[in-house]
Amino acid sequence: GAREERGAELALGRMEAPAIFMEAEFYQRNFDPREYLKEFYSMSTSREGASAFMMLNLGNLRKIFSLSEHSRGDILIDVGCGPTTYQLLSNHREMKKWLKNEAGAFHWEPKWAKKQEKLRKTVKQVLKCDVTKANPRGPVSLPPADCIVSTLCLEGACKDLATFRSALRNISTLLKPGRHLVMVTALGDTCYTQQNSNSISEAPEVVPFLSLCIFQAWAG
Ligand SMILES: C[S@@+](CC[C@H](N)C(=O)[O-])C[C@H]1O[C@@H](n2cnc3c(N)ncnc32)[C@H](O)[C@@H]1O
Repeated sequence: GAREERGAELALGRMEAPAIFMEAEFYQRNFDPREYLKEFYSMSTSREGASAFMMLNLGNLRKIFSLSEHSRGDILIDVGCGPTTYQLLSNHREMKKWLKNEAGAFHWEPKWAKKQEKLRKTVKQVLKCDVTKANPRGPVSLPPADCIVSTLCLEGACKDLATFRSALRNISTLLKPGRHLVMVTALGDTCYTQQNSNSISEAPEVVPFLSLCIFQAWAG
């Protein structure tokens, strides 16, 4: 996909994929929500790969949410929402800026204006969470979710398969029993990068595991 292409471009042109997985503190220091938005969500023609990747994700999310009654309900939790709003239409600061419609908030496509207004009214809370913790939401109590969506988060937050599996268990505690977790993930990436900052590693070990999960789901 687009991120894989960028990974290749990265390896060739700019930075090598990091040899070791960067831990959470590195992520927190180096993830720049504004740069991330510019790099991957500007929808500019110079970033065709990124736009195509987002359009593909949007199309798939729309299909999932329109097909499955199990993804309907009152409460949706977006885990690792970051600064993006496409999956709901968040990083806290960028999401909060956007929620308040503040000057300087990232400009999503004008044709989404109506949807954006609706979403501003729908989002109830933006909270810190850590998927590596048994209780990812910390001390805040939340009603159990009818659906969880998590896009491009776990592969960057988890250094290996064991952490990835436990993160899945951790976030599933936020979900009502029998309800669905909808994930968008980038199979095959080892890192992604933002302009003017270090590359952020992703866990390659996770790929065979996810491929197997997808295969099992496919095969029923
Ligand atoms: C690549 S961004 C994805 C943002 C957005 N969901 C998207 O689809 O573009 C990864 C997100 O995971 C979050 N993240 C990283 N480590 C995390 C952790 N341990 N627990 C929860 N979120 C984490 C980061 O803050 C960042 O917002």
